[in-house]
Amino acid sequence: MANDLLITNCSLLSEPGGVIGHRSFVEIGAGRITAIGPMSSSPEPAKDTVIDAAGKLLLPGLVNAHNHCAMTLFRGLADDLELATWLKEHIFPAEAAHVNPEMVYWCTLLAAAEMIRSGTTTVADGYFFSGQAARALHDAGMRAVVAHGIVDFPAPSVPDPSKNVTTVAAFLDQWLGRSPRITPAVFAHAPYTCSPQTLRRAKELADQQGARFFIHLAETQAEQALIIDPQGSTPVRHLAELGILDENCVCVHAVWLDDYDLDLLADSGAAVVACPHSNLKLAAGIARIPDLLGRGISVGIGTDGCASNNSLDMFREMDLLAKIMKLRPLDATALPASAVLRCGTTEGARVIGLAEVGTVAVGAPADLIMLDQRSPHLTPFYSGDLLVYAAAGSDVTTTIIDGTVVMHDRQILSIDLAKVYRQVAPLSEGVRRFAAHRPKPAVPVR
Ligand SMILES: CSC[C@H]1O[C@@H](n2cnc3c(O)ncnc32)[C@H](O)[C@@H]1O
Ligand SMILES: [Zn+2]
Repeated sequence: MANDLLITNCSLLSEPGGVIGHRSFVEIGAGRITAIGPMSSSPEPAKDTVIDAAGKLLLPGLVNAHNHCAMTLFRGLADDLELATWLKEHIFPAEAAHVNPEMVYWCTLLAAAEMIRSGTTTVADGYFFSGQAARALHDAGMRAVVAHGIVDFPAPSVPDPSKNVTTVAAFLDQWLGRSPRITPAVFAHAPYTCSPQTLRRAKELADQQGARFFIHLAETQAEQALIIDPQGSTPVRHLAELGILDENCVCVHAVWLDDYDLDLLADSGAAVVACPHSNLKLAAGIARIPDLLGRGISVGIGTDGCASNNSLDMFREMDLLAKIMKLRPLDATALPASAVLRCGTTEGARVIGLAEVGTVAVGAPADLIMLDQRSPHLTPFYSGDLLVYAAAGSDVTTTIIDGTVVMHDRQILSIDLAKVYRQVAPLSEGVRRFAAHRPKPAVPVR
């Protein structure tokens, strides 16, 4: 049988923390990995489908388990602010003025370009006008879980909040089964922007349709006070009491958890996405990732939107997560690099409901990246730990998704980037004018 693509002479890291196989081949057919082995047993290739990967390390594409892709338009718009000010005084007003279908399409494509260039092959997006986000990620050749946002106030795509859940139901109907790479899902923004009734309805919809349910949860200490609950419940207890916390529920952030919350999460089978850069930049806090993993809770890693990060480079995210977890316990073993690499690949994929993704194995989807090992900062290369502590998105030379080469020699093949820049330029001019004419919120002088 002719192979669609043959990668030869690569160094191969198939498992995080595993050994690196030198001079290996990977054969791909119909979007999946069909064979892996040493070069001595490499099949005869069809001539035009060979990538000679000598000097390259091949590993699974990274999984960004939480992003708001279209927020590329708002990168750098509101820095050095804590979450509530950032969101209410800057981001929500900017979104009300500038989020529209065209903006979501082009700014999501811009995010896709940044992700492909930094080795992310799968993303979980959560935003508005999600049909446009799904179209952009599909056009970019990415694999994605695209979750439509729900809030109980007029949102850019749903001016009448009483239609928030039905709008998402229509989005699910449109996208379920439409593209093999795009999986639609539901994103209830947070317990402080969605009433208990909305949360229940959104979760019911997700469960009925077999779609993943995402929610920002326990992000800041202040969130607890925002949830109207006479019992003084925590955000996690709030979801548990509503019957929402289960194996279909993905809690994004989950920073402020007490031990009982950890037990509830573990018993429920719910999953967590850690967003360390966003949590530090918005002064939200430091999540308890080793405690979550210790209780068997699945943890993925997300950049969050790049207005709160401000990068979509998952290598940077993994590096920070591994290091920041060592800080509070003053324990260098608190979260080893190999565990972080798992969270950025296989575990992240499992968290967002794509269990087959994130591994280099025969039969798995062919979502692969290659890094140039002939770089001073990656020499010598003793173990995969270097991917967490030394590698950067800019080391990625080739990105393959679903068996298709979407970037080679750092040239993106699936996106007309010049066109994206042309389309985004007037949108960003609008944001620049908007920011210039808004009264500046007072910044405390120290
Ligand atoms: C329905 S999700 C889209 C919605 O979420 C906002 N958002 C982005 N990052 C965060 C965050 O860290 N916490 C809470 N809300 C966030 C985004 O601006 C959209 O309005
Ligand atoms: Zn978010």
